Amino acid sequence: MEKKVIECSNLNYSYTSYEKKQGLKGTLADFFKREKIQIDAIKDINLTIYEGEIVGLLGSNGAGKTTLIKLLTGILEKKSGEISCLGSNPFNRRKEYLKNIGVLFGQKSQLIWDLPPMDTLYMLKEMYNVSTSVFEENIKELFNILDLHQWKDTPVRKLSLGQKTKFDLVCTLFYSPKIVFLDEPTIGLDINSQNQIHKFLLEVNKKKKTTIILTSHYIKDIEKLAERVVIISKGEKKEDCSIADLSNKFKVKNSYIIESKNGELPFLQDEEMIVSQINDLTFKITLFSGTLKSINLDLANILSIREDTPNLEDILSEIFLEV
Ligand SMILES: Nc1ncnc2c1ncn2[C@@H]1O[C@H](COP(=O)(O)OP(=O)(O)OP(=O)(O)O)[C@@H](O)[C@H]1O
Repeated sequence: MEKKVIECSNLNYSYTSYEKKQGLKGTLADFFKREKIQIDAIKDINLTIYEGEIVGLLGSNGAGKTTLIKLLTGILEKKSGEISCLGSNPFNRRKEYLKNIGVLFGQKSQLIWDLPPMDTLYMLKEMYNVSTSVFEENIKELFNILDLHQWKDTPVRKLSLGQKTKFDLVCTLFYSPKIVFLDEPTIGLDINSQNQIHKFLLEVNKKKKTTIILTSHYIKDIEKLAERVVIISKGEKKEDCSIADLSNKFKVKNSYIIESKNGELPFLQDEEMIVSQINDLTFKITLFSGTLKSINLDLANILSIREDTPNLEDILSEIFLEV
């Protein structure tokens, strides 16, 4: 049976903020009396995540993704509901729990700016109480996969964004945590670095059964890494399924992409369908009812027919527009 590593039920979190009145008069009024407002960032979220899963946490800006990660990592304390990560409430910040999770906020580095990355790693080694032999073995392996050996003694301020991110990933993973939370892990990186990080995370996940929870605005991160997506909107969970199920759910029914040999589709012309030409040889047809009957491809001068499945980016923009 699959092991649950994260379980939340009816999880809620709200921030308290203050209303800001407009103009000079407003600022002066705020100075004497400020109106409190409550921002419900996480609303009644139920979520179960199993060991070894890679879950993409998606949502538009301000949806509540970072807040959820902060709750799961014990940075924030829930207002109500239940939350259990590796069997305990993360906010209790038990040593055992902290040693078993890794957190990376893509926009905030934990590397010490003026020192080489190795110095940060030695400091973390002591904090996480990792033996020298395990440390050396893991660092060697991670540096190999991410191609970092030559930069390990360069002061962090002289490293490129991609090099820093890779070292930050090493800091997050060298002590082999069971769960890794990655908030925008590839932000600002070029395609090669992104690909290298995808490969690296997949390898770590496969080899060590590390559970990975990631947020990203790069659809490629999600497509390459996540098997499952959890979509959050205005603090609520809207979808929770595999990418394949999401594609099926949002698939335009009875829609096909047809590649013709000569750029014609005479036999298919029918008032019961909409035909649009994508390029010289490719057409998209959508039937009003029924399904496409079997066709002799050769006779019909057709190279291929496939069901039209929208890509993840289209699906997500549709979902985000809806909510
Ligand atoms: N410290 C804070 N005080 C008050 N409100 C906050 C605070 N942090 C976040 N919020 C609000 O909580 C809501 C959720 O924010 P959160 O940062 O979790 O969203 P997000 O999905 O991570 O967004 P993004 O994709 O832009 O990073 C937003 O409305 C945000 O304005």
